[in-house]
Amino acid sequence: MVTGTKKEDVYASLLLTDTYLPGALVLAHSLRDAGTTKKLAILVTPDTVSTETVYDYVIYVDRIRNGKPANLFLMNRPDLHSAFTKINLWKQTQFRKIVYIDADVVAYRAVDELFDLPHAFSAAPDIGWPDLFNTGVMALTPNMGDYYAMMAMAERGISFDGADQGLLNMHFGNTYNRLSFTYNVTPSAHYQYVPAYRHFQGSINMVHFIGADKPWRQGRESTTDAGPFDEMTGRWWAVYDRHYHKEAGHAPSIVQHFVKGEYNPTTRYVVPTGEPNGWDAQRSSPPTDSGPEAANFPRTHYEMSRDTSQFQAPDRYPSPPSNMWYSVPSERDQPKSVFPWENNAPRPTRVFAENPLAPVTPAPKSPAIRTAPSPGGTAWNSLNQSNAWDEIPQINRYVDSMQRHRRSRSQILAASPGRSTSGERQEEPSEERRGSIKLPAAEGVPAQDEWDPAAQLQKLAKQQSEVLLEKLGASGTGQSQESISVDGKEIPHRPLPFGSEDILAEAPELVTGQTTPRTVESRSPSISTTATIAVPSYQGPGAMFEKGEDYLTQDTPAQPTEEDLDVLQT
Ligand SMILES: O=c1ccn([C@@H]2O[C@H](COP(=O)(O)OP(=O)(O)O[C@H]3O[C@H](CO)[C@@H](O)[C@H](O)[C@H]3O)[C@@H](O)[C@H]2O)c(=O)[nH]1
Ligand SMILES: [Mn+2]
Repeated sequence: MVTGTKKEDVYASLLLTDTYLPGALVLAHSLRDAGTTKKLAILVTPDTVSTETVYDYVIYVDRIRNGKPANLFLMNRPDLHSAFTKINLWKQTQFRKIVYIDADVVAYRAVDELFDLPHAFSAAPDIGWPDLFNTGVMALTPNMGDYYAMMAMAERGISFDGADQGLLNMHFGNTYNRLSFTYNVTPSAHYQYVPAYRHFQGSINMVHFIGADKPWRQGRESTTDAGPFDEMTGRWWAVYDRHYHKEAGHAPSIVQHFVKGEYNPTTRYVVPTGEPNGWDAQRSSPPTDSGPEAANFPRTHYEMSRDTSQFQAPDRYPSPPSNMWYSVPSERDQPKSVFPWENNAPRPTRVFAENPLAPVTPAPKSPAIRTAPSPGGTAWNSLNQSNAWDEIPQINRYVDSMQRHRRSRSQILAASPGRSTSGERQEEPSEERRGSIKLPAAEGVPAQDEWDPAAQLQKLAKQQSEVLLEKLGASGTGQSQESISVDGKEIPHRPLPFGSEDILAEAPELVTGQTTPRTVESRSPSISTTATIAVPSYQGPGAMFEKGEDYLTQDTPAQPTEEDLDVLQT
């Protein structure tokens, strides 16, 4: 094919499957019939069977399959999984220039002038996105640079449509020479621009039947009404009929096989005379002299060997290949580390005790408070009598205002009606109440300034313990220092738990963050000495609770009752 130093020009097409054979043959004939002076080549993948010899060169190439065909489904053309095979064109450096034409193209005339283009790569606009070029017709100069670059893309599946058109447009970008649309007219059944077609139809060079519906798949009956699309499809059928019409007699059956409406098995067998339309399966049983069904299918016949001579072993068998070996990795070969922490692993810091019963070292007591030992030295006094909320300012303010309120009320009672002594405006009693306020001093009630609440509380506590002791003594059982008994049941004297005689209390974590250790004392110093009276616990916000302070306005939701659950579950 290469003569001397001068490289040849060639038209090339591609055949990936037999199903495109009618297209490839019609294309070749259309160029030949139009009088091309150039040779025709077809790239064929080895698994494609072609008995046709219309092409001058049949070049077997490797199929290039897209391993990532997801984008093909975007255009509903999964059948184009091997369209990357087109890249093999750039490897055909035995040719000077190639005018590549898809197998679904019919040439109206020979376009030999494309071989005279000075550009390395030319293509016509795509009708779906005219800034792109269509890869059905291309004039290209084979070279290994483009080939390797595009092969690298193909191996990675780089193509926005999953096929060659996406890949080639990504590779060449805008660096292509734009051909006239007349070299690659792509009609559709819904063609709209009839005026343009009418105006330019005389200059059409080639028509390309893009999409899944090819003329040979549709059958000639699909084109009935006149219009641009049918006219162009008609041109394809004209070439087909010129070379392969069944009545032409020389049609290879394989071509007809892939053309809808052309393949008719009954034509191969005797049709009874007098029945011009052949056997009608809807009206009569099969003719008695007809062949069996599927008799025209290719048959392969294998025969048993009839050789009766004994098997003779050859003198020597070929030695196994010497350049095939596998190096067993040595055991010391560690797999290469992948992650940084494989080499720079931090030392583990968490430690587990081997013996779970081992004594635990006491944690340092940070802001611990030693309870002030009371002079009496009883265990009770050593207990922490403060509350966690004693230092919360809101609570203290609440207590203060409560006391102030009480004080002012008693002042109203004591002083003359109207203004309080402090001059602050207080709750003014009504006229009726004013009368009732003037009460005589109650008998036995000490004056306000004589009243010492701490002393009174101590007295009360003493009374209470005396009552208890009396009650215990009345039961009559041996009352000793060790144990006492109530109602016949002995109450043993119980020492405080070991270690609690000298108990250390943790300072409460205060909201204010105050960590100053403080000795446990009640607010009133006089009470702290008695230590038998518990400081009343805080009861929550009351009437005097300050405005703006947060407190719960709703109860914590209770667990749903059984009944509630029944309702929720239905
Ligand atoms: O089963 C197949 C499929 C494709 N081909 C060959 O591959 C070419 C491209 O397939 P085709 O069906 O013609 O694709 P189009 O419908 O024309 O779709 C567009 O998109 C394709 C994928 O990008 C490009 O190859 C086309 O040039 C472009 O017109 C065909 O012409 C044939 O040469 C086969 O031989 N057998
Ligand atoms: Mn095509």
